Order: sequence, then structure tokens, then C-alpha cells
Amino acid sequence: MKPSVHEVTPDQQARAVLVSLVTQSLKREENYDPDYSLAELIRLAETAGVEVLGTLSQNKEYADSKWFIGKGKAQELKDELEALGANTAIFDQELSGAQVRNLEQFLDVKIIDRTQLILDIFAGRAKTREGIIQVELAQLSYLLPRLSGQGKNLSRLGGGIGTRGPGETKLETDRRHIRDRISELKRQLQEVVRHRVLHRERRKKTGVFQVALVGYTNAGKSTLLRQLTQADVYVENQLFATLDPTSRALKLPGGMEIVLTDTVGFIQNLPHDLVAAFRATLEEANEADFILHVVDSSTEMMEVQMHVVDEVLEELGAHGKERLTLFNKTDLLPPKQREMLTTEGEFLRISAYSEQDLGRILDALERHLMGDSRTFRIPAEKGDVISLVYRVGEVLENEVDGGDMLFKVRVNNKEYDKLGYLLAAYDSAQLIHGENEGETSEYV
Ligand SMILES: Nc1nc2c(ncn2[C@@H]2O[C@H](COP(=O)(O)OP(=O)(O)OP(=O)(O)O)[C@@H](O)[C@H]2O)c(=O)[nH]1
Repeated sequence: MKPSVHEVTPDQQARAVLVSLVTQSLKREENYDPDYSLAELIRLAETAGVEVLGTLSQNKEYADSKWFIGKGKAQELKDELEALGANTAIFDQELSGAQVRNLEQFLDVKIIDRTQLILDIFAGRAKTREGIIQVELAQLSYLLPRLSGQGKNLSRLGGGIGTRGPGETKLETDRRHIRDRISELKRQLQEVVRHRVLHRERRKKTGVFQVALVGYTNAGKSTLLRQLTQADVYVENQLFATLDPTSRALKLPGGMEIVLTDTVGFIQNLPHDLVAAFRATLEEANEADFILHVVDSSTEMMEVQMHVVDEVLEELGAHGKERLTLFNKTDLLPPKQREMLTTEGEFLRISAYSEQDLGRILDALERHLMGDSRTFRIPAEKGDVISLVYRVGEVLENEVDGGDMLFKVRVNNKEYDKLGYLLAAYDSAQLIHGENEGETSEYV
């Protein structure tokens, strides 16, 4: 493997001009904002360790098949690259292999596109076996259709910025080798995913509640996970600090144990080839019992970002899940702006660095997960039913009432349904239950 971005010596540091092309079809896309997209590209580049020297934009009906940008604009870019002493040009959209070669020849700098940039970041972040396999798969899938001839240009195309891509020896092989490697990686991935599913099923069986932290990239998910669990999670002021499923056990104030899982940050217009690399963590969100949606309330793009998360959750089929939205980073807001954030319903205004707010999150989680307290009337001689109540819920009070026992039990909705079902199954008796706190439920 060649050195990664963080290992390059200063004279090898990527110094880049970022290029965005705003086409008619992009303009028609619902959530596309050229300024925002370019700002995000800058953050991505910085995350990958690139020094950003300048930006260049062009409005054009269609992308040029040969140069991507117009020929005149390419000349302008060449002048700017020279004037700034840049050695890299990074494009906001995906380029074809031919466009990369033409631009590279004309500009004489390294050409990177948005997909490569994100892949480069992923490659530097992937830690678990699954993450590493998925990134290499995405890199090879990106590379395959861009190969020309027998290995020419391979290293440049595959290398990314810091050449964290598949090693050059791997790249200097032919398409068949790459295809073989892709099949092998897919096989390995199946194996890894099977293990993960088994592991998760085991965890599910123990009845532990699964809570997933989801949110736009850089919203503060890893920070919150670490703050809430004091776990040593990888946090950086960079995009995609998290790639692999990261779960931690956590005890709520009342003693209930939950598993809190960090997921990879959402991003707008995620390149298609990278979707698979996200799945591992996104699946965690889909299987969670509860979702904590972390929002960076300090960015102007807050609403768009919330919308992107909503959309992706919907695509995953996780839209209807119970969730609590955390407006994070409110410490960065002037009081007036903070006041404007709603706290009606399932919203909390927080800062991940406030102890008090962490306590409020845990309390809110407990309220959601533990549910209301309900009272059951159970004949005193039904010892097996009574022990079931103790197993499923948290018994807050009990008293004798004639030949019956009254139990005030805190139990969440899911367990409540289960309890009703189990009680009924005991001797085919019926469970009549009230919905609200304090209402008496009877076992007859
Ligand atoms: N001021 C302030 N900064 C915060 C807060 N929460 C997180 N941050 C900072 O925001 C940056 C991003 O936080 P992360 O926890 O890495 O964000 P993430 O959502 O896990 O990001 P990805 O892994 O990229 O998806 C870090 O520099 C944090 O220190 C907060 O409440 N207030």
C-alpha cells in the first residue's frame, strides 16, 4: 500500500482547487443547492487532509463528454491551478474514465471526483472487517468501468488523494483479477454479515432495547455516544468519523439496560457506488426499537439535513419508528435562535457537552422506553403469573386486595402487549387492560 494522506510528507500534500459544474438537470433536483454542495465538497476535502486553495464553478446546460467542464473553463482552471500552485483538481460530480484522462493530460495535475474523495475518507476510517471489505468493494466497483486498456492509468484512477485505494500491485492487474477479487470480497462480506445478524439476533433475544443514533454527518452522533456511555469512540471534527457499527451498552437512571448504536452519517446525493458501504450501519437503524435523530442546529442547512435523514429513513422502511429528535450544538446558537427550535412533541434542545442535557436525554429515553405504569389484578395463588409480571416489567408497588394481588408495574407498550398475550395464554383467561397511567387493569 502507498502511504495514506496522513503519512504524506508536506511536499506531497494535496493542494487542490475544487470544481463544481451546475447543469440544468442538477438544478432540477429537489434538494440540490450548488453553494451547499460546494461547501460540503470543501469539508469533505478537508476531512481527507487536502489543503483547499480555491474553488471554481460553471453553469452549463450539460456536462462536456470530453472535458466535463467547457473547454474555455478548463483553460481558466489550468491558469488558476498554476497561479495557486495546486497539484490536484477535485470535481464535485462523478467523472468518466475518459474525462479523467483528458483533464489529467491537459491540466497536468491529479484529478479526483467526489466519489473518490468519499471513498478515500472511508478507506481511512474503516476499522472493522466489514467496513474494510465494503470500502474495497466500492473502490473496485468504481474502478472497473473506468479501466482503459491493460492497466494504464490504473494507479491514478484507483489511488484517490492519499492513494488509500487498493494497493498498486493489485491495480496493475487486469479486469479479470479485479472481478475475481470482487467476487471474493462479496463472499467474505456475506460471511461477516451472517455473523453480525446472528450476533444481533442473540442480542434481540435477551430483550435489550436497541436505540440507534442517526443523523447527518458531523451532527455529533459519536460525541453523544461517547458522552452518554463514556466509551472510547472515534470522534473527530471531520466528516464520517464513523463507518462501522459501533454499539455500547448503557444503563438508564431507572436501571433499564439498552444498547446504543452509532450509525454512519447521512449525506446528500450519496454516490450510488457507496450505498452498499453504508448499509451495515443503516441496517442497525432499521432494526432499532427506537431512533435518536441527532441534528446539528448550528448549521444553516439544518432543515435540508433533517429532510435528507427523513427521506433515507423512509427508504429504509424505518420512518414509522418511534423517535426523539435532538437539536444538538445549541451552545453555538444565540439565545433567540435557540428559542426558535421547537420543543413541542418529540424534540429536545441539547448540547452534547452539557451534563445536564445528557441527563435530560436519558430521562426522555426512559420515559419513551419504559412506558407508563399500569396496575394488574392477579389472584394471589397464581404464583407463576406473578413471577411473569416481575420478569417482564418493573414492579413499582404491590398490595393485597382480598384474595388478589394488585401490582403497579412499569412496562413499555411492546412488553405490555406481550404480557397481555402471555397472561391470556396461561389459563385462557382474558386480560382487560386500561391504557393510561393509574387506570386499573384486571386479570380475571
Ligand atoms: N459546540 C458543540 N460541538 C459539538 C457538539 N456535539 C458535537 N460537536 C462537535 O461536532 C463535531 C462532529 O461531531 P461527531 O460526534 O464526530 O459527529 P458525527 O455525527 O458522529 O459525525 P460523522 O461520524 O461524520 O457522521 C466534533 O468536532 C464535535 O466536537 C455540541 O453539542 N456542541
